[in-house]
Amino acid sequence: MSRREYAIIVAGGRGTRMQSETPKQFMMLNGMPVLAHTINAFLEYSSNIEIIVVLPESEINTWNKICDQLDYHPPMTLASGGETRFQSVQNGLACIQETHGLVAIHDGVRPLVATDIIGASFRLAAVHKSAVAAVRLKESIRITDQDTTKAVDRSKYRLIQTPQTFDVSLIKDAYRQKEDPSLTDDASVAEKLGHKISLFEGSYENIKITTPEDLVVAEALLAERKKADQ
Ligand SMILES: Nc1ccn([C@@H]2O[C@H](COP(=O)(O)OP(=O)(O)OP(=O)(O)O)[C@@H](O)[C@H]2O)c(=O)n1
Ligand SMILES: C[C@](O)(CO)[C@H](O)COP(=O)(O)O
Repeated sequence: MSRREYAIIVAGGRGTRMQSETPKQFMMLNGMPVLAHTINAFLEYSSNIEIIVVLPESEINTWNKICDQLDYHPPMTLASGGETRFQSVQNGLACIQETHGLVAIHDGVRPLVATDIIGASFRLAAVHKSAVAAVRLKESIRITDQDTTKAVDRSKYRLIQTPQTFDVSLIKDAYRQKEDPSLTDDASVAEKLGHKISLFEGSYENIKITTPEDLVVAEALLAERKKADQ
């Protein structure tokens, strides 16, 4: 029997580091809102996946208007976001009634996620109950305190991305714990309850749109993809 697959696309943030009036999840990237690229990546992966999109409550009307203007009506459930990413994920998880299946939690502002990364996350999570995309560091790193800095072995570290995919009951249970500022992603939430986290190779193209130059990079990467498709 095949397992149900869900995606929670969290787009409930304010985008303060982008310093734009338009929330970054709605900014246009190659003629389409950032968030639409992200949703389309999941639909391209599977037309059977159940998609839950979490938005700031105050932006739901705007998003509906954008969708009407673009005649963009993908199958999705909308949920209201919370003050923090943790609370937005909680609200997304509350839309899943079943306890069976797998759920990929993905940042709405990672629009360049490839379908093979999404597929790999579901395949690995089906075996290990968790699958978290990660990449190796390309630069040297140092640990710092107030007065000193010290080189550290970068081969021991990974940069963590989304999707972060889990067994539904495991992650629902993990998100019942008390929120804490150290829980910056879903892996840290599951780990705090004692679950082992499985990493898989993410992609340097799977960038998070955080500050203005990220949009420039995303446009360039999309242009390269278009050229490669021709
Ligand atoms: N209350 C929040 C905060 C963040 N997110 C989502 O979590 C993802 C990663 O967060 P980040 O890049 O930090 O987005 P923002 O919180 O919007 O940005 P900033 O920290 O610059 O304000 C984004 O897709 C964002 O919309 C969310 O759903 N709800
Ligand atoms: C979840 C995440 O994208 C993994 O890299 C990241 O932790 C979000 O962090 P942010 O500081 O809120 O952007």
